[in-house]
Amino acid sequence: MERLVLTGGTPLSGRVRVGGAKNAVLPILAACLLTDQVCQLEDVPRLADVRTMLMVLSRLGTEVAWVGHSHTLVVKTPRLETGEAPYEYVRQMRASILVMGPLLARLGYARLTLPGGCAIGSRPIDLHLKGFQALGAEVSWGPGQVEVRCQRLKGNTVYLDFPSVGATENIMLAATLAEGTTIIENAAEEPEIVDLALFLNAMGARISGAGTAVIKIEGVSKLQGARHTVIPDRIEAGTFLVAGAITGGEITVENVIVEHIKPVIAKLQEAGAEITETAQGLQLKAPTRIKATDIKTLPYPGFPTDMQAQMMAMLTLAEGTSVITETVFENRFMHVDELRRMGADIKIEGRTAVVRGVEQLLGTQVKATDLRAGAALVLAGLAARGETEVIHLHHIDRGYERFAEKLQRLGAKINRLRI
Ligand SMILES: CC(=O)N[C@H]1[C@@H](OP(=O)(O)OP(=O)(O)OC[C@H]2O[C@@H](n3ccc(=O)[nH]c3=O)[C@H](O)[C@@H]2O)O[C@H](CO)[C@@H](O)[C@@H]1O
Ligand SMILES: C=C(OP(=O)(O)O)C(=O)O
Repeated sequence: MERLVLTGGTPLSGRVRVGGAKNAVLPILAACLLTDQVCQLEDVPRLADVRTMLMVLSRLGTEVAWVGHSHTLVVKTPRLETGEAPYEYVRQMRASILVMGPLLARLGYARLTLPGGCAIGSRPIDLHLKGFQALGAEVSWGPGQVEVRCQRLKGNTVYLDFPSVGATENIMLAATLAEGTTIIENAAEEPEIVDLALFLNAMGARISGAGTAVIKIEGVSKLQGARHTVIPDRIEAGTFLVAGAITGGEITVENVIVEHIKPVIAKLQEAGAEITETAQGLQLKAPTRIKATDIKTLPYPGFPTDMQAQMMAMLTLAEGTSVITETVFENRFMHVDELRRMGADIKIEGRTAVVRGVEQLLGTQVKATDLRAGAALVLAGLAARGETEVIHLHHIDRGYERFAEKLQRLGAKINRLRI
């Protein structure tokens, strides 16, 4: 087992480059299943989740090759060998559910063992299935598994009860090869949806409206290979900005699409940080003391749930009381107990956390319970007095490439050690 050992108290300074977005590349990799031709992806982050997705694709018949040690990935699926995604990977990563749409569209069936709940909530897939059914698929259930089947999908209008990111992506993926036109209403508007649509259109799909609540997909009979550069990871960018703010530092985050992280910038500014857009990237200058601010997570363009834990870590040290409301996932406060162990004063009332700022956090042993909870604990450790040890790093590795090294280069006293 590995652990991160941090000594808090050093203000971070310097520049850090953000990689390609995990949540953009995972659906894009699923999209590669829709063609038998070569797809080349640039700025693919080398993350555990990407490796898991590549294992899933390999089992389905994809040939995968990284170009040297770069972030360029070449994939080709001459033939789909099976419509069954292996449980050993599906249970590790919920996004593997995104192969369902492409398998259904290209092969006519997909069978998946259900990933089940995870730390942040139960995460059902009813909206994905509702979408496939609207396109003519038959859904059948076995013990712990679901199968979707259809000869040729037919375009239809699908209204999503909630703008689910994954359901929007899965339906979009399936509808590209359907007969006729599909309209997704109340679609998710996240930047990762736009990136997926750009890639699919480069493959020959006919998608319009991505990034708005109504997406139109005119089905085509075949898709070809394409080349695409993945958008920068807005959550990694936000995490580093918080790292700068929580340590009283001054840093520049490179490779950021400012538009994508406006809600995070707005909250950091409310907390007293000075943020300037420069030619190099986003420059953050921390305030002398963080100010309390309220946060409510919402679908894009609202405040991202994937930044809630990191912001909470920062607000534990604010002057005053902050109220954080989580509306996207029902159980995304797993970091609270661990932050409390570091001296944070947080009360949970249903979906709301009341965070009373304290003067100081104290380093201790903590464990990552999920990806962003893990990031939040590292951030807290960077600001805490004394030594913090974070364990269960596999959660952090899902979504941050060389996290400790990048923080080290900003001056953080952090080391990854084997226990
Ligand atoms: C790989 C990826 O891109 N992951 C992101 C994606 O997850 P994911 O695509 O799983 O998130 P969704 O937008 O689908 O989920 C949002 C909410 O809708 C519910 N829901 C979803 C589908 C469904 O069929 N039924 C249902 O009830 C979920 O339980 C959750 O409460 O968007 C989330 C919300 O921005 C982010 O936190 C995740 O980082
Ligand atoms: C919740 C997240 O990812 P996933 O949907 O892959 O679990 C995340 O990136 O914070």
